Order: sequence, then C-alpha cells, then structure tokens
Amino acid sequence: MTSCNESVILVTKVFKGTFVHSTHTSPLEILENIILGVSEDGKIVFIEDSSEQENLAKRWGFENTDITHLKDWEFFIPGMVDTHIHASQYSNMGTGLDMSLLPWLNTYTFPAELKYKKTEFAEEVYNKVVKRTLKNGTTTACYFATIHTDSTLLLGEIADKIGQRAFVGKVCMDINNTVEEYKETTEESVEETKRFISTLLQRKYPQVKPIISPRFVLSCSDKLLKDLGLIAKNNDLHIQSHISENTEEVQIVKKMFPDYKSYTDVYNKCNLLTNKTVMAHGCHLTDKELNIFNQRGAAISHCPNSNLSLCSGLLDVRNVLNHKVKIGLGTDVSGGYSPSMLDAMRRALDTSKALTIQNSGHETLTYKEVFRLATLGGSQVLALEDTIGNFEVGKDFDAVLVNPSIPGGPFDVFASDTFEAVVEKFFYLGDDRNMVEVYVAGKKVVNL
Ligand SMILES: O=c1[nH]c(=O)c2nc[nH]c2[nH]1
Ligand SMILES: [Zn+2]
Repeated sequence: MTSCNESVILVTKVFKGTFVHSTHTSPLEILENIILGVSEDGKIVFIEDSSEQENLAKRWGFENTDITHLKDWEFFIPGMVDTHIHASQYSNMGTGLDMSLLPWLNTYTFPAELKYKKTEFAEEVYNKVVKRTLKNGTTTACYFATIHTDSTLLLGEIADKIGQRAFVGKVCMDINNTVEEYKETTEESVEETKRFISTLLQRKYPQVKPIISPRFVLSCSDKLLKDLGLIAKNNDLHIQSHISENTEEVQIVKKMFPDYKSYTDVYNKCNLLTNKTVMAHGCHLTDKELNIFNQRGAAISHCPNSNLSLCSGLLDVRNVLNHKVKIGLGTDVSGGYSPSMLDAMRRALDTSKALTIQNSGHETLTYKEVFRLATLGGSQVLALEDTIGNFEVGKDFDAVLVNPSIPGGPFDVFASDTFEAVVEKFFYLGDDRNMVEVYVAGKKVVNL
C-alpha cells in the first residue's frame, strides 16, 4: 500500500467488519459494516462506514486485496486495560486465598516476592505473565513487580520484547516486621527507585514506562512516602499504590498516622495523589475521600476478584462514578485468582449485584458499563485516554479480534442470535480461546 499524496501517512492495515467499543456517551456501541485503517506507526487513520471504501482506497492508496475481511460473527474490541496486577505474584496465582489481606501478605505474598532477588526466577515468571495476560486480551497492564530493581527492569524488557503496553513499578517498602528480609532501608528504596526510573527511561521503550510504586501506607515510612512523592513530581511520573482495601488495614493506618485526616489524606499530603495516580481497591473510602480523589484527578482500580477472594469488601462503583472519580478494573493477581479481564468484568457485576441484594435502591452496573470500565475507563485511569481505550481516529490500534464461534470454544452461537446477544455471551462466557488475534499499536502480538 502506498502513502496518499496529501500526507506522508502510510496505511498498512485495513480491516472490514464489526467493531465493538465504548464512548463517553454510550457504554456499548456495535458498529457494523465498518472499514478501519491503521498506519505504519500503529495509529487508527480512519474508521468509516464501508460504503466509503472506494473513496478511502483512493485517498489512502490501498487495493481491495489489501483488506482483511472479518468472518461471520467476528468482531474487534479495544484491547483491555488491567489497571492493577502484581506480575511477581503470578507464580502464586490460584493458591493461598484462605486468609484476609494482612495475614495473606505475611504468609504467602512477601515470601513469594522475596524469590525475585534471583533474576532467573523473575525471567521465567515474567515471560509467562506477559504472554498469559496478552493472550487474554490485556493489551495494557499496570504492573507491580518487587523491591528488586534488576528483576523489575527485566519485566520492562520482557513486556517490550513481547509487545505489551505496560507500566512497570519497582515496589518500595521500608517497613516489614514479619518477613524482615523483604524490605529496604529508606535510602535504598529512594536510590534504587531513581536508578530504576533512569535506566528504564534510557531504554526508550515506546510502550513501557516506569511507575512510582509505594506498596501501601503500612509498608512505608512517612519519609519514604514524601521522597517518592517528590520524585514523581520532579519527573512527572505515574504513581500506583493500594488504599482502603480492608477495614483492619484502615484502622491501623488511622492509629499509625493520627495527625492525618484520613488514609487518602496521607497520600495527598505526600504528593502521591495526582492525575497520574492509580490506587487499587478503595473499598472503604468515605465520600469525603472520594471528593479528594475527584479534586486531585486521581483514579481507582476496582479489583473485585481480589476483594471477594480476600473478603476485603464490596466497592460501590456506582458511588465512585457519581463522585466523578476515574475508575477502571484490575485483576490484582494473585489476591485475585484470575489473569483475565473478562473475569474482572464478571466479578464487578457480581459485586454490584451483591450490593443490590443488600440495598434494593442500589443502581446495579450493567454488562455494558463493566465493558467500558475494562477499556475506556482503564485508559482514563492510566491517563492514556488520548492514546488508547476505544476506536477513534488518532488513537493507537490496540485491539482484540474475537471469534465467538471458534470450534471447541466455550459457548455456542445460534443463527437466531442477534449480534448484541453474541457480544453479551462473549462477555459472560468467553475466554482466551475466542481471542484469535491481539494487536498493540498496530502490531500483531498474539496470533492463534
Ligand atoms: O491486594 C493486595 N495485594 C498486595 O500485594 C498488597 N500489598 C499491600 N496491599 C495489598 N493488597
Ligand atoms: Zn494489589
């Protein structure tokens, strides 16, 4: 295919078929008979009704034979955004969910994370988690790694090599009274964070960026939190942490920080609550705290599988949305036992329905809304809304090709089904067998 004469943009991929995505005004749009073009650098150049094919072919210089036609029932969705996942806990995934948060951290999680001191161990697990999540349609992942800088740099290298868009965080923690070997001094944590950021940025990976990652208030001294806030501010970096996941944790934070008004106030006063911050969980945030999130432009990662598995709480997503706080979904592996964002969507629905059982006045989330949380919502949470999240001209083509009627697949499609019913079935019943191709910035990174 050639470039058009009015610009130097080269259209290298053209798809014709059905595209399913969300917008601000509609949680689910099913766009049928669409033609979409992708440029050499992975951006969506046009998305139009296919009646425009001839005009577009002339304008962008492609031939009919250059077009990829989607098969019956196939459709594209935007790549999903996992706003909170612990790459280092992937080796524990599906085990040890018989405790609440704090004993779970001490018994299973800190000992597991200690193993990443060895980069050989990290290499095996990190390759597997990146491949597994990509195969499940996660084109963007916001990762916690461990306190080990070199292993965490390896995670960045692996995500780049395999082709996943990612934020990668070296965990910071200078308090750990139970697994003493798994902590840093305050100085080490600060210096290693600086080394991690500068090394990763020097590598100039196009889609992999560092994120400042204090584990949570209970693992960090006041000084460490403040220093990390300053590093984030001086370098305009993303920030991630955990907040108000379970009530025991919230009570201890209150006791540890009596001079602060709330858990949120601790992060806020340490410059850790910005429009590039994503806080996981937030199950027990008060309306006052949500107002601070709104004012700061900070976001919440809703991790419903983890919240249920560790019996942490039921986040009222409707209330978060009513406070106009940015929110997306996270798998939170391995507090959550599934690496799949489809699972996160389903658990978000289950949680919302449980809230409706408790209070019939609660406005239950719809399957369309949780799809928006998994895609466009996630892009907002990570301050990437101008780059990913749905199919708009100028955004990167991060997409998953779904074949609902794949032989041996997890559900059945009937000739009498409407297209919308098939999309809904995929959200409730589909899995990675249905995800036949995955693209990040126009590059095919998974192909069945
Ligand atoms: O679900 C969680 N997983 C973790 O690893 C963690 N650390 C602090 N708080 C946490 N919550
Ligand atoms: Zn977490």
